Amino acid sequence: MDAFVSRKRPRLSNPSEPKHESSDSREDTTDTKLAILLSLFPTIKQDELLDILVSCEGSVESVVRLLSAKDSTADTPVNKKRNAVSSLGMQTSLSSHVFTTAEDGSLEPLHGSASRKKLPVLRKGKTLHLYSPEDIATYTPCTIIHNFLPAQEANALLLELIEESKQFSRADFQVFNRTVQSPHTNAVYVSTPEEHRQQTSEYIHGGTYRTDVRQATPHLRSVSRQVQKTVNEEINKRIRDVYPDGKKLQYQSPKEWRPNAAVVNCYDGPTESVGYHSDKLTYLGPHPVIGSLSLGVEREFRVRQIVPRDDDETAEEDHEVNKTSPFLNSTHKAVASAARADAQGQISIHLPHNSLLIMHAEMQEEWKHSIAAAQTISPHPISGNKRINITYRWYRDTLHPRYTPRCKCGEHTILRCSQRKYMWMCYAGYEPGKEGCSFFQWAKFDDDGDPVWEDKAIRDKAPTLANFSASQ
Ligand SMILES: O=C(O)CCC(=O)C(=O)O
Ligand SMILES: [Fe+2]
Repeated sequence: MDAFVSRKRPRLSNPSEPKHESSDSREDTTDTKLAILLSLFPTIKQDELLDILVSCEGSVESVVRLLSAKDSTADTPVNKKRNAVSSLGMQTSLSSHVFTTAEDGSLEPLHGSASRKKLPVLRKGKTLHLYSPEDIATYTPCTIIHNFLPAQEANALLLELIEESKQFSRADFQVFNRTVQSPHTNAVYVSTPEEHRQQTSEYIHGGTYRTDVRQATPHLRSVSRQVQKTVNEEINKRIRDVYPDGKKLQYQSPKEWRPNAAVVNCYDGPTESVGYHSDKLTYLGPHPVIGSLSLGVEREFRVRQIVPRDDDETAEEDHEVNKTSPFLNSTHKAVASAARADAQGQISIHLPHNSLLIMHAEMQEEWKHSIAAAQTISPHPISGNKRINITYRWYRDTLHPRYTPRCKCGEHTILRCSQRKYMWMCYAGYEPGKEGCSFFQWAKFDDDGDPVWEDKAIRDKAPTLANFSASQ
């Protein structure tokens, strides 16, 4: 590649990035990026492309967008190629630019939106791409921190989890009365034998006990401590800077956020994904905060707001294709949900290697999120086509399954949220091949989101869960 790039290439890393990453892999990455750009823009000089690449902080996609946005109307072969490539999910880095993807897949800059504090109106069929941490914090209930771990530590964790992911499995779920497998694999990690026992014989997920529970690796636990510290700092900033009167939300826990489980997802290749959903509230409680670390291949995390008129929206992990309710059948719900995503538009947050995304307290009840299938991906030097994601979660002691109500089938109920009201419902509609019962009970919480149980026998039971990162 040195014949290809004649002058010394500048480093493209973010200034805040730790510097102990291998310089060879950096150089190769720059060469590859230049090669891609030269093939796309053969009329632009190599040195000019390099300068633009540097000014875009190493993001090929940002360069493609910039150059395509400048002159994307002429129907030349080069522009056709540029426009085709501009809609692909390539590696990106920070940019203050905000772009939307139109229905035909082309990208348009959205002028002026970054300076306004109001969410720009998302038009039908459009995807609004946000790149800068400031834009993401302003327009979504998320905070992103790039280059979260020292580079060596992120790489070591990625290597370890790629090895672990060979044991991961796919969850089964139901679509139109057929059982299908989740479009990615995962496993749950806990830190003590007691937590392992509880996760495999007490907590219910998708109507059954988990079999894929694993012992947290030393790297996972050490990273958990760092995630815990940062997430708590970011929660406090969000409360101070964003929430009304600088106060935590009603039902949000005032306690320190202490993750005690980690779901590790593996997306092998561009087509692996997860559909629009909100994370299960049953054991996390109302307004949970989730810390989500991305490693390996960059993918798009898409979010959309749940509009108030959606009277069937819930905060359960109801993948769009897997939605069931006592009132609508799954076909109706999947069609309605897909139509809503299209009608409202969506926001895309790019999650590069070693980025920590914090889903704040308002996220699960008010928004849905997904990992979109990509048309193409940029392979990562360590993981190839794979992306690893770790979501650190805090299972609340007070919502241990020993307390939560049982339905008429005698099974554990799930906590759902609709129209800002919480309820306990039969879980069975989520389990392949099972009919649910009509069990329904309003869920009551105190201001801090701990359940208020009417039954004194339940109130008297003592919580026992340990802390994920504290227990070694
Ligand atoms: O892979 C991700 O970034 C998101 C995963 C997710 O939404 C989940 O595990 O619930
Ligand atoms: Fe999720």
